[in-house]
Amino acid sequence: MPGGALEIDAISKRYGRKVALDGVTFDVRPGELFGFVGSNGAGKTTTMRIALGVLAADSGQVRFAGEPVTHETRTRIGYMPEERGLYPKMKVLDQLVFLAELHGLSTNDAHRATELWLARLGLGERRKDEVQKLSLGNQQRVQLAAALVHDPDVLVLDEPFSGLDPIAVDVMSVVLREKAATGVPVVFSSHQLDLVERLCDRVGIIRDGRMVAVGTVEGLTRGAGSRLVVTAPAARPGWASTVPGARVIESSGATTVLELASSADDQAVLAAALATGPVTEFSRQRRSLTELFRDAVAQGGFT
Ligand SMILES: Nc1ncnc2c1ncn2[C@@H]1O[C@H](COP(=O)(O)OP(=O)(O)OP(=O)(O)O)[C@@H](O)[C@H]1O
Repeated sequence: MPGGALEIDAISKRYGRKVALDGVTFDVRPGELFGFVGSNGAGKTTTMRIALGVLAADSGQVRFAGEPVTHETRTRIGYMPEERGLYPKMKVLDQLVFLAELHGLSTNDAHRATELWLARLGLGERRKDEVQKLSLGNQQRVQLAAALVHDPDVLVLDEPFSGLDPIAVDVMSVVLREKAATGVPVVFSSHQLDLVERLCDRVGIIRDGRMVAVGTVEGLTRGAGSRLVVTAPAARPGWASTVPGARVIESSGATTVLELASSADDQAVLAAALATGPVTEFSRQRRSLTELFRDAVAQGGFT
């Protein structure tokens, strides 16, 4: 079944009276790295557990390649749970072989795949160690290997980057990118927004159990007003106040950052700046995912 999209379609879930998810909808396309972000308790883990089928939704459907995810097809999903479900006393190698066999690989294939991932993730020397004796970062690498060892068609990872050192972050990033490049949809949750922005093709922002934004960071930014950075060394404070629709949001030395209403004309800003003397910088500033996230969480989304 490789090559399909993972579709989360109008999923709702309550825990008692608490509405954890309210009609969550998004898709992760083949070959795409999708970042799933939201505040603590927003509903990321609940969504991912439902996507995997370890938790039942009250309503809505999860599909892969157009088909509802069933008990059988669920073995084709590689999952990295937030609670890190390894057996602490089991040796790394035995653990991975066991998990691969559990997902239907023959003993030979399970050993082959395990050796491959141990080498790939720099865990070769640790193969005979008990999982509990590894550092947290290395345990996390084993978790990643566990999610990948059966060569899944979909990858769902709950905060795979948390607690990793920068080298391990790089290894994880490369592996996820490579996996996506083979046509697999990859979705992961994270609170490291700079990393999500750098790595992901698209992002989804969830707030209080509802999706408030889904798209590329660039696409989401476009709808959120634009900013200009202008450096005019001879300008006096207040030079931009006459331009309709422009608002100064930051001023430092000769540099001013302006927010433009959608009706505002950037050329009018340039003309006003040039009227003060030379202009040494005039550029659009892209808003970061962190800023988008703050807006989405504070206002319940942007349109
Ligand atoms: N087993 C449960 N019983 C009752 N409420 C739960 C249960 N699991 C989650 N919740 C509640 O559902 C909501 C969503 O939780 P979830 O763990 O999905 O959030 P999250 O986005 O993964 O958070 P975090 O970033 O902190 O991991 C929260 O309000 C949480 O308290």
